[in-house]
Amino acid sequence: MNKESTVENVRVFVRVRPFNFLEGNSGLRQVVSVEENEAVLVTKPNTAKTYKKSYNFSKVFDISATQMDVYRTVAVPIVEKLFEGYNGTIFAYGQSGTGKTYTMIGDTLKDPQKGIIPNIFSHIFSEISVANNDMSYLVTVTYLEIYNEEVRDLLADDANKKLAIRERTDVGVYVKDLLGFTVDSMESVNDLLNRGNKNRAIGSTKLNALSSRSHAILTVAVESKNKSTNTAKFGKLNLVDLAGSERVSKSQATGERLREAGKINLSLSVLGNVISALVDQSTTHIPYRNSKLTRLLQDSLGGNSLTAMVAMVSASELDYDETINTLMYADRVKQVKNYLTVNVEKNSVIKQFEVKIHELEAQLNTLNNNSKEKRTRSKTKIHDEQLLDVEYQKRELLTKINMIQKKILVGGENLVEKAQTQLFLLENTEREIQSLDTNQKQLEDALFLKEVEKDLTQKKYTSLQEEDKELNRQIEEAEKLVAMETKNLISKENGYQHEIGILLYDNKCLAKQLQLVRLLKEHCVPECQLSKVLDNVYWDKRENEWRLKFVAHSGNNMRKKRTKSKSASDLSWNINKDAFQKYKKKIDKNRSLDKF
Ligand SMILES: Nc1ncnc2c1ncn2[C@@H]1O[C@H](COP(=O)(O)OP(=O)(O)OP(=O)(O)O)[C@@H](O)[C@H]1O
Repeated sequence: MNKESTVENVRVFVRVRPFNFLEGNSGLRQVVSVEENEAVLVTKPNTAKTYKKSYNFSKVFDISATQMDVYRTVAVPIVEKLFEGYNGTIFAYGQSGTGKTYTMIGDTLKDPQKGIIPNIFSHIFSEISVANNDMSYLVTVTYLEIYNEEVRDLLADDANKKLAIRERTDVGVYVKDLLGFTVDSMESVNDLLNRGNKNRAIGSTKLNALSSRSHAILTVAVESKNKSTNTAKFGKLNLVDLAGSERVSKSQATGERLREAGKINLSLSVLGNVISALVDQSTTHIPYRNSKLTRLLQDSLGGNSLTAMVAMVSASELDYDETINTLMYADRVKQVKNYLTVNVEKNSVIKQFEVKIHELEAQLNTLNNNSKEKRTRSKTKIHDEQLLDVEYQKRELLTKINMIQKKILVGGENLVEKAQTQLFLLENTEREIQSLDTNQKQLEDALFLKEVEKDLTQKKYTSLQEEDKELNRQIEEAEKLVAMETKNLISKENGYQHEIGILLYDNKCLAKQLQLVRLLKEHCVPECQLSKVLDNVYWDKRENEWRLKFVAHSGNNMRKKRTKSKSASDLSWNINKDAFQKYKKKIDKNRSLDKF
């Protein structure tokens, strides 16, 4: 594989042939249906249980597909690549009588019935007619058949002559002595096609009254040269109408037909082996050499070629087994990979032709000069004869120059009948419109996606806004809650402070009472005097001490000493009677004042 190669799988298409007159009138059931243009569904006939098998392909053409539908999908992309310098192959495969020749050739004279091959030439000439006149082209055709494993030139005078296959490192595999014809018009193409088709081996069998008994390969080569850059490209397109596989029991072939059928089936099975080997990753040997067909199609399968296969099937229940075989075969071909590279033409034939034209023109100039000289001097008979000879040589040279020049097609030249060009230009416009439609569809899809995205963003935005609103609401609520809690807390704190105040007050009272108890204890107030003392004791707020009523301040020996802390000898006392009674009870109960 070349570094710059593009890997492309073989594109596989399926075409379902409509019922022919006999099939249509014999009450046969159709067992083949097409799903979504991409899958073939085959229903097994005569079984209690419905058994359906589905196969997927690049595209499936149902019975209503026209020749142009097939051409547009299968061939157009390949022909376009041909002009870019790529090789291509289109081959039709299938059971005998399923429409291979109809699809590849069709009726070369009736427009709607024209098959891929005549349409390809119209397409090529149309492309040239709209090309820049800086471009020159050379379109060459070869047409051969492989009949009973022998290669024959369908365009040669002796079409029965066996030709040999050769291989050269610079050109690859080729057929020795195969004639190549340049074409410059649909007329010249039709002449060649008719000549070749007439020479093709055809025989009648039960499956097809005009059954092709050979594989036919028509090769069209397009060389294009750019005058400004002086570079040339070369693309080669193989158009292969394979002989049909056949069950001898069905074709009822005998004698010559039987021998042909054997060879046809053998070469098709070699083709199958090549395909299997190409698909099987573990196989390194590809048996191309096992048949002439695979040898000649070496580049088309696993090589440098953009390849398409059209697998033909019959819709009839009678052909169920063959249809399944064809679809399985086609399914395997899908996996074959090709490696495409642009062919840059080193031995450009156009360039060689141009050199030849220059040489001939130089010879012509010399002859012209000579004849002028001779004319001025010539007065004799010999001279006249010489002049005639020169004129004859000049005419020969001119014919040669014209012949070569005619082969080279110049961009912008009208090579197809106007109607044909218009048809193809129309096709192109249709394709362009289709591609515009596709672009518009893509733009519309993209726009729709953007709208959806915008919508989503808006929704998201709205939901964000809502989320924001909700959060604000929650914050507000939380703030309210916090404010309420703070209020509660403050009121609780106030409550606590009130309680603390009460406690402090209680504590103060208790301290006072404790002081009184200590005083009573220190001064050993007897129990009988206790109520008397208690009746006359009071708390001096100013001095912050207990005092006895009616005791003079001066010399009052009960007055406490002024110390920082209250000492046990403080004798100024006042007392809350109830509180004291309460504590007295406790004193009594504990019998010890020390506990306080
Ligand atoms: N899509 C189609 N629409 C109308 N007629 C068709 C179609 N396909 C095939 N036919 C007709 O069916 C008949 C058999 O077709 P054809 O000769 O192309 O088959 P084949 O596959 O080439 O057979 P063989 O392998 O024996 O050469 C022909 O009369 C052809 O015109």
